[in-house]
Amino acid sequence: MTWPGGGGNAFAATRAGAGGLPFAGIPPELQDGVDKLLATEPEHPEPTARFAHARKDPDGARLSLRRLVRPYWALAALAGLLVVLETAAYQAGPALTQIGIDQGITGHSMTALVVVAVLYLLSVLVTGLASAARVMVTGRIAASVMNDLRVRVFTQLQRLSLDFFTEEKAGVIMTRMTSDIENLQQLVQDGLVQFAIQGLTMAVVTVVLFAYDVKLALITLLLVVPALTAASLWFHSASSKGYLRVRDTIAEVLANLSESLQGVRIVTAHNRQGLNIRRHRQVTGRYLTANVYTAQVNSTYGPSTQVVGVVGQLVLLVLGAGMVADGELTIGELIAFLLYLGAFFQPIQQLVQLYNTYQQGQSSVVKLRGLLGTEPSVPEAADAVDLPPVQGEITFERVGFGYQPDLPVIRELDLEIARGETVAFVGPTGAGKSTLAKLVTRFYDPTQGRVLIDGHDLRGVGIESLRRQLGVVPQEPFLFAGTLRDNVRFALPEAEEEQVWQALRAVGLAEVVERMPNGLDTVVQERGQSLSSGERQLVALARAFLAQPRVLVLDEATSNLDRSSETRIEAALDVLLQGRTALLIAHRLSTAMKADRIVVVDGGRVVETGSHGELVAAGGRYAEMFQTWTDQSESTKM
Ligand SMILES: Nc1ncnc2c1ncn2[C@@H]1O[C@H](COP(=O)(O)OP(=O)(O)OP(=O)(O)O)[C@@H](O)[C@H]1O
Repeated sequence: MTWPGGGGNAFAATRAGAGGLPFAGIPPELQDGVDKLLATEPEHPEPTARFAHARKDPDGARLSLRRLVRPYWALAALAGLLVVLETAAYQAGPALTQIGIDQGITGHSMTALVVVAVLYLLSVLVTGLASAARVMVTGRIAASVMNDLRVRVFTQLQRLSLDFFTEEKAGVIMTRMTSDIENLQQLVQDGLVQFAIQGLTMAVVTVVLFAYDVKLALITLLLVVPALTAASLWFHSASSKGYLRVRDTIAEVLANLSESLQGVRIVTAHNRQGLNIRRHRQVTGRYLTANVYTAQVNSTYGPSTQVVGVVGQLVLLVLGAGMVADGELTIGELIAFLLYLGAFFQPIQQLVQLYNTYQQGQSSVVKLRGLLGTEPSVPEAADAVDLPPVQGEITFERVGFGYQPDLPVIRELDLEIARGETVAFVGPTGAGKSTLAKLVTRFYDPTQGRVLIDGHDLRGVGIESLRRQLGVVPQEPFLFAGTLRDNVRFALPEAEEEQVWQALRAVGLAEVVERMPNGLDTVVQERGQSLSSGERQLVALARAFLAQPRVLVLDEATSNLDRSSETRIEAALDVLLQGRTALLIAHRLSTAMKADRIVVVDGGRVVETGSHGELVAAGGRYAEMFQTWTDQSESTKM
């Protein structure tokens, strides 16, 4: 196997680091073994999945097991045939026993005994083979169905708008992808087939019982069916309640776990470990209670049906013995009857286990239906047109917006930003500055009024065509686990090596990268933890530079950097903002001062607008902020 040479993948990078530090690479003596193992790995061709905002999930809120299995109907039909074969072959046992006893033993026929023995062997063989084939077929169906479902859930998550991810806890979303899908896999692979087998067994056994003796069969059914029905109805209602609780509490456990992991640094810094453990114990405690309840329900239902079964068999034995004495029934028939009655009860015993699988699977279907049926709150219009190459004129037209309907964050805001202009938004915290930026990138749609770029209402343009021409540098740049190269060309994966260097040079990061032993192949750890905060910001700026957007939305980082990093970032910004329209959410007045125009936002409204000089001269809000800032700067200098 050949390794891609510097092709920008993380694995190549770790290989490249084999001779150096800190990654020691694969020890040479193990390399041969690793190569051999990799050579036997199946090749997975590059998937051809396409993404479109407007393409809904094919089933959405109508998701059901039937719809999931439908594409594999031929395999499912084969599994059905195998189930019939398996059940029929297995249920031949008691009938063969009866023939063996009546004709072989009572009738003193060696031939009959041998024939029955051979047939018995054959039935066992057929049962075994059919069962093996059935497990293989259902395993394949389940694996394929789950793979389809995983891709669909992931695709839906890519479609959904930001509000979904703000409202839904990450841990709960993870539950949909992990335990909910796994529950369904269990149900498709084993649960449904077992239901079919057990149901078929009960039907076959009932018919056979009647064929043997109508009177005895009627007595049996009258004796056991009412008791069983009552117990099963209770089980159904108690169990459904229990499983819903189990599903809700496991989601809570995972959500709590994921939040604690994500916030581990803050937890450590604020000594919250003890409190965190107590919180976690509360949620795991609720999960425990839910599980104990379902265990109690199961432990009541299982043994009580067993008792009904044994009582039924006892009564039959007494009645049957009388019938054998009267010559109404042969001894072989009575034994077969008793064996079949055992077979009738076996599925009911299994039902407890099956019902667990079924309940878990069904509640997972309900949860997944909710997820797949959710419509993005920022939809792609049916008649959306691609935004033509952007000139960069942005208009807010009587815009109103609130994250919650009754809590407006932006109120009747009018603003014109000219092409190529750099506008800095300043104002107190919570004024709505970032929200304005989110409306331009269409992370949210305004609840009133319109946001336009070059005269196009953003609601009517193709989301992809809009975002392709927009650059966003968030307050906290997010870097992905992978190489520096991949992180820089995140918005333009096909970018050439030279373009990456050009972007790094533009933001003044090229020298730093050149000094790194692995250069562009340096592996950045998850969320860029292995880089300094200033370097992360520069990588984010390089990313935006590489994509060459026409409009740039930049949320200035609030984190305090040392003077030299700040100077580097300011210089990088100068290069980045040249020739493009820029919305700058400025947390430092030194940044705002350099903008063509400053917009002071407060309470979701524009309260002042003008250049730095104009606003200082006007003596309003900005002048006040500027005065405070200069006073502070003076005092820190002293
Ligand atoms: N996802 C959200 N859900 C609900 N409310 C939100 C959400 N995001 C922001 N808000 C609220 O909207 C208001 C405006 O927030 P925004 O982030 O726009 O302020 P900002 O002016 O950018 O503040 P800062 O200078 O602190 O970044 C705040 O009161 C905030 O609490």
